[in-house]
Amino acid sequence: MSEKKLKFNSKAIHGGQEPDKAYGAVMPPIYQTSTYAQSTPGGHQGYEYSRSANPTRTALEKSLASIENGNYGLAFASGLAAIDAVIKLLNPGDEVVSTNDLYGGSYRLFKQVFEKFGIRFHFIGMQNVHTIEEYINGNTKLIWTETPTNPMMNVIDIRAISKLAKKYRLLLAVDNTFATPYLQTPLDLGADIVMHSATKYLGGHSDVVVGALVVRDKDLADKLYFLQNASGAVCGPMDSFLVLRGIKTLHVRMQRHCENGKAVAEYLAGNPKIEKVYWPGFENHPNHDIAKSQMSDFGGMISFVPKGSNYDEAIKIVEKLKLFTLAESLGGVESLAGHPASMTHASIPKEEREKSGVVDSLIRLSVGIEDIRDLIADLEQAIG
Ligand SMILES: C=C(NCc1c(COP(=O)(O)O)cnc(C)c1O)C(=O)O
Repeated sequence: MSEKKLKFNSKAIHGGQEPDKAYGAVMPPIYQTSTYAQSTPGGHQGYEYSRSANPTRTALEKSLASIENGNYGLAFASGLAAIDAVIKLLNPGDEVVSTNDLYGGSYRLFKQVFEKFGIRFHFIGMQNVHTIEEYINGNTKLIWTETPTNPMMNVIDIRAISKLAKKYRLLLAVDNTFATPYLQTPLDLGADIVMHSATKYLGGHSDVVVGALVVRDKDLADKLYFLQNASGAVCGPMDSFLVLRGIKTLHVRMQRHCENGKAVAEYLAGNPKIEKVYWPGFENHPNHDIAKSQMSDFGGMISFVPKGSNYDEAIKIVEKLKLFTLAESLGGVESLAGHPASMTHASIPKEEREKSGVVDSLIRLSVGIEDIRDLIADLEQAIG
């Protein structure tokens, strides 16, 4: 059967993979080498220097392309390094329309690094796709979005945005970190570029920092491969191996993340001490119908606001959690809790982050795959 015909659960294990040519190793060896012998200048076996290409990273890049239904995968030293490569496709004077609810580090990269080089960013709510068109002009080259967004869990209509991008001949890049291709495949919905912090669900065990891009178009891939080599922000063979191994169980882990996420979201929604819960699986989520149309389930990321809470009260709650670990990051097997205002989104000025709802009392959960009874009990003792 052609690999492209495999279902996701099989692609996660077999996608882009073949036994090692040397000894038939089922898992690709970790080619912990920086360089490769040449019989004569340029006389090599496909690899000459590991920044340019490494066999273990190639295996990961093929797996990434397979699970996102793309043709070309690229792996980087971190998610932000992957985003950096996308923005380096642009030139001074170009403009980007970006979701105003996004990872704090992405906002910082855009505002504090790339604005210096003459790239202009417009941060807007994208829940209603029609507002985007007002910000598109002759200099716009890229629409950047996440869905669900970090941390407000906004859902953005990839198909609708893709139609808009094509109308104005813009690139559409979707950060698919929160959903993963287990839940949604943006290239199938019209996106040009899919990006991941593979640090999260793809690696899945909080033991690696890696970024990923997947595209279908060869010219776009060639530009990104050029930038990957020329800027050099690549991941090493050991990190490539760890993410490749993580992807093999992505489907079973995501199934449990979704089950536990639903149960935690419903527990929080039923707790009288909670004012608001943000989770795309609720029928009263503003874009629940769009979520249902582009996601096969609703994931393990949840944000909530305790009733009558504030900055200090929210910190007290996350400090009291025992099974949920208070830490940056998300998407690992262990449940994590965070306080975006002081942690992941601290780099966004308060007045800016509050425009998208990231208030001082917001708490974000990455619901892991522990026993749900223990997770609920931990939340109960911390929230009361
Ligand atoms: C570390 C966290 N986020 C990283 C992240 C990134 C950056 O990925 P890094 O691998 O951390 O560089 C990009 N996009 C999204 C949606 C992300 O959540 C966090 O939200 O705790």
